Amino acid sequence: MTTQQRSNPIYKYIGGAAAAGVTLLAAYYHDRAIFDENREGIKTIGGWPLVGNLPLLLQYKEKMHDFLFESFKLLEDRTLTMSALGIPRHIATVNPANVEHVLKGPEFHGAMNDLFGNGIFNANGAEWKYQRKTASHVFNVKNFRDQFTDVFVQEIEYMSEKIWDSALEKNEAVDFHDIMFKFTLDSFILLGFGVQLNALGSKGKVPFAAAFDEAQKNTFQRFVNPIWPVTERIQKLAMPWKPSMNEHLHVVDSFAREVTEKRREEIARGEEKKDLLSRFMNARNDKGELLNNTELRDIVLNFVIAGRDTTAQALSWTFYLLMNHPRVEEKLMQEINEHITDDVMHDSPALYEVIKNMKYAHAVFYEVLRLYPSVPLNQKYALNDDVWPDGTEIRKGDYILWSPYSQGRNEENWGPTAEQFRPERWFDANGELKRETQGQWPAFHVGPRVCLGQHLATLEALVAITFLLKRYKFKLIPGQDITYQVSLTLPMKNGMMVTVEKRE
Ligand code: HEM
Repeated sequence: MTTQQRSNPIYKYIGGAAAAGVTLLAAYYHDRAIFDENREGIKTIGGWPLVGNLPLLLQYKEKMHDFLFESFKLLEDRTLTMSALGIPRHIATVNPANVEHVLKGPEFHGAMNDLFGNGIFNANGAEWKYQRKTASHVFNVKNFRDQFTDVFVQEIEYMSEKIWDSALEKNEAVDFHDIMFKFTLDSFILLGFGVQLNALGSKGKVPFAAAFDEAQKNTFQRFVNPIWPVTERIQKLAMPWKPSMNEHLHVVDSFAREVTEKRREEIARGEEKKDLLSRFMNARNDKGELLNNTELRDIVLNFVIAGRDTTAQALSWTFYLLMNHPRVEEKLMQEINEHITDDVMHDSPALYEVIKNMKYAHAVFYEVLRLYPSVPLNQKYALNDDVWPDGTEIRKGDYILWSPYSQGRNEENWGPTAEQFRPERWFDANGELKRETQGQWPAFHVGPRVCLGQHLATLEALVAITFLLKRYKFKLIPGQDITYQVSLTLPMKNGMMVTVEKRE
């Protein structure tokens, strides 16, 4: 603006009116984002004029789960609301009755990404029902006992030899978190597609694993970034050498297609195969037709996506907590030594039966998922007005947020020891293992879309925990910053370096 313009009374008038307007708006929206309505009866953290909680959310974006947990504590309530400029109003709850109410209601999953295709995560209505039913036939006790346990044992033997025995011999520190990701990828690819990927045996990343990891990362970015088509185009221009999402998907799809074509030939020759892909080849879709290659790819890959990261993270947090709680580790060792003999370790169906009855090991795993749920935060969109069990009034269009991470640490839910790692809380007065209601412990979700793989994940985790603890003693290298990375799941941000000793 020139000096002449500045002294013009019209400009002065406009400037003054604008300033007065902003001041009035700031006075009206003194604690919340502009144009956001107040919500009577729901506690809120006071925000800044016009931008609401946006500065706080940005400040704590790397510690989002703890920020939420502390907010519930501060407000002394289990339901709260936040208002932040640019983000639709959210109502967050850690009240088990609310969580159960919300998640038992109708559920519609929006299309996440090309990586998921038309698999169960993106499916709704009849298509979802059919996929869920077909999968539940495959996830039966007989298959768990006679086949799945053996897949996990095979991979643990491979991991022991390639990683832990070698680290022992060379006295080398290892990133435990990274190894768990390789272990669960290898085991779910073997279980799902019936092929050995050997991520555990490779120094760098095998091409499928690299493409799969990048495609998953990209899926998360697309989930949190509404303008992803623009961002991805800019990235392509700025870094043309970096493979795009489509190129990653091509690697993943080619792998699935090649394995599927080969498997069809093997089955046609009369070979008997037990992986999920082969089992689904006999299944029919909702129109009564045999599944085509794309349908098979989507179904099997959805299981790999669902199970791989979640189980790897749960295993990593389990060992982190055990290394920091020698009392619990010792008690678990007693149970392992009582139940897991050399004979059992070489007889998978017997191992399955033994592990099923290891109560303390189950309690440890549930307790880990209470404090470090692999899906720490989740949200839904209210399709209609509603009233929650705690009286909170929900309006159509509200975003509902529930946080298994905050819920598990909340004292009103779990008593004064809520923040402590105490597997004993999972036993009743008669020493029997008690399973909490889904609302109280939503680690595996609640209601009709409850995790389809919860028993498989528990089996894989307990086989890995018992075998690894029986053979090795892990020690955390001191001075590391072990923390989570904010993501759709709960990975360790900086990994977890450990040393290993042979267990006497
Ligand atoms: C510790 C490990 C695991 C945890 C904590 C976990 C947790 C969850 C959660 C919270 C959901 C609901 C997600 C949502 O709808 O927003 C879910 C869904 C699902 N999970 Fe898991 N999961 C684990 C392992 C597995 C494994 C090993 C498999 C299978 C191989 C699996 C298969 C599925 C499937 C298919 C669904 C979608 C179910 C549906 O929409 O009907 N999960 N899981």
